Amino acid sequence: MTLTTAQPQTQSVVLTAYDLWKSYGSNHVVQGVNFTLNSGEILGLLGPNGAGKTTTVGMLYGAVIPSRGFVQLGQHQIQSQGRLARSSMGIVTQDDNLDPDFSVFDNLIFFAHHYRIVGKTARKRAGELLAQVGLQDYAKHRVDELSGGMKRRLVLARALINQPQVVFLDEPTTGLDPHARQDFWKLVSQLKQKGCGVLLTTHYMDEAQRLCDRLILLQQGKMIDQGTPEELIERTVGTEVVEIEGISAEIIQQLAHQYQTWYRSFGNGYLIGLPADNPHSLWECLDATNPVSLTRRHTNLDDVFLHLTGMSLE
Ligand SMILES: Nc1ncnc2c1ncn2[C@@H]1O[C@H](COP(=O)(O)OP(=O)(O)OP(=O)(O)O)[C@@H](O)[C@H]1O
Repeated sequence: MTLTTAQPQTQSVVLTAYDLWKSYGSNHVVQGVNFTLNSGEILGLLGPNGAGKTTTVGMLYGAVIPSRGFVQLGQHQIQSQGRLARSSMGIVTQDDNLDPDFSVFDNLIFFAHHYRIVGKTARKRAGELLAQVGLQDYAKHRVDELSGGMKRRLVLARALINQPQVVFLDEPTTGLDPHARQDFWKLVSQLKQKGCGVLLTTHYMDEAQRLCDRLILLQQGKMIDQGTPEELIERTVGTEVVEIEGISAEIIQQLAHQYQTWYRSFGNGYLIGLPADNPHSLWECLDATNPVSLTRRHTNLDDVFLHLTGMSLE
């Protein structure tokens, strides 16, 4: 499976979001989102359920009208030049919305017509895309004969029919098994290699950590932090943490204060950061409290979210 889209180029800004807000009545579900997306970059919008990811992406591709702010895609503003802007984007939404009355191949042909890609050109491109996502043997099958993972790959192929510069992937692997998710991740990585700008929303931290060059963390519609996955982890939670159960609130608070580190409620116990300069000493103190369970491990993006918001991502 290998994908073809826009040709590789030196990195340049392909999408800019300027101060995006969305309110439903007095409910401000997106509040001042600003960022740029470069060609050949995978940018992740990460946040718990209801953080405003889908609403933000909807504003980026023109399905949701911002209450304030605007989006620039290449030379075009999405709100005033939507048709032109949409000709250089591809969209994978959360639901498959494939047409069950058409074959796999005809789903692509039908969609190509939206972009006035017809006849031999449409058939050639549809054939190539099916091969690229590994569905060439299913061209004549009905859509409802495909597995969940195959449908997702078909939706991705469909999103690429117009050779977009920017691809929006809104929680694209939700509900897929681990194998199907990995297949999908390979295709997303290939988009990046081909120079496409990819905007991905997810609440899977492994997906974000594995795929994204840069992340924006959203909570209640606000950007609470951004950076590469490594930067965010290093800056926020350090390298190692301990999961501990069976320790009193007073003792964990006292130890965190003594070692000048952070802690949060976690499951039935607590998560506490190990100081980089003296991890062993705190570990020994925790062990000496005779906890019910004690686990030392490397930090991850979920710890970042827990530290920043008190909430777990998954
Ligand atoms: N059309 C609408 N009318 C009113 N409220 C809405 C509308 N669309 C979204 N919301 C609200 O906006 C908030 C953000 O929703 P959104 O779907 O963008 O979050 P999300 O981060 O994508 O969540 P999930 O991970 O569950 O998909 C939610 O509280 C939701 O109820």
